[in-house]
Amino acid sequence: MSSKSADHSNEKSFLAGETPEKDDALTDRYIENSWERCRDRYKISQHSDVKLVSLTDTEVKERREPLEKLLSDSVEVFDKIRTLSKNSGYTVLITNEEGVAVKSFAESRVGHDLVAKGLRQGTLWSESLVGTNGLGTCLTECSPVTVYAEEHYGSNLQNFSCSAAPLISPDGTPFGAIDASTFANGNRLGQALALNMVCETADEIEALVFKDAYHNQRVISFSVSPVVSITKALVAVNDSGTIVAATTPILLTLGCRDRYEIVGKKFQDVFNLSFEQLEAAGSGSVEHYMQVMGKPYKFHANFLQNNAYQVQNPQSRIVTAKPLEIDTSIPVNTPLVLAAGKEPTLLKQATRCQRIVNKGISILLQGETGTGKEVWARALHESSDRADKPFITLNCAAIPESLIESELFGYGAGTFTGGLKAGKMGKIQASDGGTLFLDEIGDMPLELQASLLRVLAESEIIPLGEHEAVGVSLNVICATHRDLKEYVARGEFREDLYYRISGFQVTLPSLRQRSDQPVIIEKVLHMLCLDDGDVGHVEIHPKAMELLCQYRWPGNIRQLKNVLQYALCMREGEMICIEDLPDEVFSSEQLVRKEQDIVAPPLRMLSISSDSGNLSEKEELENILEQHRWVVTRAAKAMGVSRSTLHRKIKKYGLLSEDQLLDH
Ligand SMILES: Nc1ncnc2c1ncn2[C@@H]1O[C@H](COP(=O)(O)OP(=O)(O)OP(=O)(O)O)[C@@H](O)[C@H]1O
Repeated sequence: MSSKSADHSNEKSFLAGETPEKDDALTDRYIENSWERCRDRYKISQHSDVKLVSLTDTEVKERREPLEKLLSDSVEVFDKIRTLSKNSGYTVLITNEEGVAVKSFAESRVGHDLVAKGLRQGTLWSESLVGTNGLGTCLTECSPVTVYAEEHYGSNLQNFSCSAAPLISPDGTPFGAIDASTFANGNRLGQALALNMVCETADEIEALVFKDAYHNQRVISFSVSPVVSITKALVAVNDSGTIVAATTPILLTLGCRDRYEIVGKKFQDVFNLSFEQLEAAGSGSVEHYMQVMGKPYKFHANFLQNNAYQVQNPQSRIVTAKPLEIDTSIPVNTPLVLAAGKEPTLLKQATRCQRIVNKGISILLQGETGTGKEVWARALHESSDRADKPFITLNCAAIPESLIESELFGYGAGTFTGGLKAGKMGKIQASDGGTLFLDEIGDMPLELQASLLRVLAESEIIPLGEHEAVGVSLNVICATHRDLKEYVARGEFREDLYYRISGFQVTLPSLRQRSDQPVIIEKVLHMLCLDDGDVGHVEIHPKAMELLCQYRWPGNIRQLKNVLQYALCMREGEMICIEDLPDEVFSSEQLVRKEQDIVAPPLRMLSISSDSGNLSEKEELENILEQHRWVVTRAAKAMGVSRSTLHRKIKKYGLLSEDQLLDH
């Protein structure tokens, strides 16, 4: 079985050629996560049919173009899966990173029936559009998945049984996916084989792309047998001995959950093996032991290529396989990585965005209000070749509909009574060469949508009241907190414009969904302190942090900023305590009920103890004071309240007279 279908518990078996068992729990988790996204994020209605969108031949061609070289170089790899699909009634689809099927093999009778049902070239399988499905969910999770029958979210997809694996580029991001689908027949066994088959193919393609990308560097291949010298378990090493990239099979074999556990480290340190040893083995391999997850593990290593570093060929031979120098030093503080924080989904998106930002692909940002769409748009602009040109924003929801047109297109002299005498340059023209950020694009009036579409197609505008067209070099990033697809379905947003502006979609997670909440909270606090000229270090008490992390944040990072600004004003020392927070964060309706925390503690009691059990506040207070030998400062710190609050509580319960306390 391929490495890609292996869970970490059986990953070592890859090199050993064993067949790891399928991890049902892992698959179930992917399906569960995906259903949750369909319900909460994409707002797809359950138990209803989803609309399959077919792109035109020209649109498919555009998407296939970057993969063309790879597709022709991989003919032999695809031939195997093609023959299999021919004989077994599967349709094989290959998509780009958006989930657009750019190639398909459907040569059996069943295959033809599947084509008729939409499993064909040109169909868009993005999870956000059609809900849980093999290709879309695999691309979202960046992991192989099988989606069987009723595990599909849309009712009309529940006849199918699909297995897909991501096609991984040397920087670890998927540039596409491969899928084998057929009609579900009540027996999942066949689908396990299909999963194995697509994973094998994906691994082979990954190795091919990898070797091409690092053709002018050292590539070391690992295997369990001295006779198998060419495998899919590869690492590339630069001339200073640093690992610059590794394929999925070797990462899984070593039990790495993150490629940067080895990428960026010295080859010798990771493998305890030197180039001299490898060179001495000539065309043979070096037998070697290393500890993998605490156990000695024997493998054979050999140079697949031993090319000293040369100047990189800027024309990567397989387009998608651009070797990324940033591999050696991630996390790099690029604007996008900074905007992503430590949120894994966003870090992934940062890498993807970085790859497409100069490719003329339009980017649509989605997310609730205050999630950082504008911050992300600016980061995109700053990461692009247009960084030194203007970044112009227009919020379509913030200005009256009647003014949007003149704001966008500008107007000539004397066009409007009350307008500027000399006329006014519109935002499109002002962004010439730079980036135009259209916020709340869902609020753009329908008639204007047609004009915008024209501008995007023709790259020229005619200011209102003028006759001459003005050429513009346009780069538009759009954002919305609305469900544009629903708008399209209701006829309130043009479908053609939707596809034009959403070549690549980034969904900014809400603050409550982010797994890096404490990092974002600290970061925003730090930025606010800097804005205030306060370079000292203000800390957040763990209990206050706990409460902030439990809050639902309907206004997301914008609201967080306001809350922290308030807390900074209220604090007494260098610590933000629970009582410095505004009342809104104590609202029980806004508490995120985490699974492990179904019964929320009485909020205000958090200021005393989060595990107060059945103790009364008075008893709890006494315990803490006792633990801290009645030193108010220390007890207050432990409780996350200020000294004065603690004094008030002591007084309230008549615990001790003030002079019995040690107030330091
Ligand atoms: N990653 C981040 N790090 C620090 N601050 C951030 C980050 N993302 C957003 N913010 C801050 O949160 C606030 C809201 O961000 P932004 O305006 O980008 O959100 P938005 O999604 O565009 O909101 P809206 O949909 O309401 O226009 C801003 O003050 C911004 O500085």
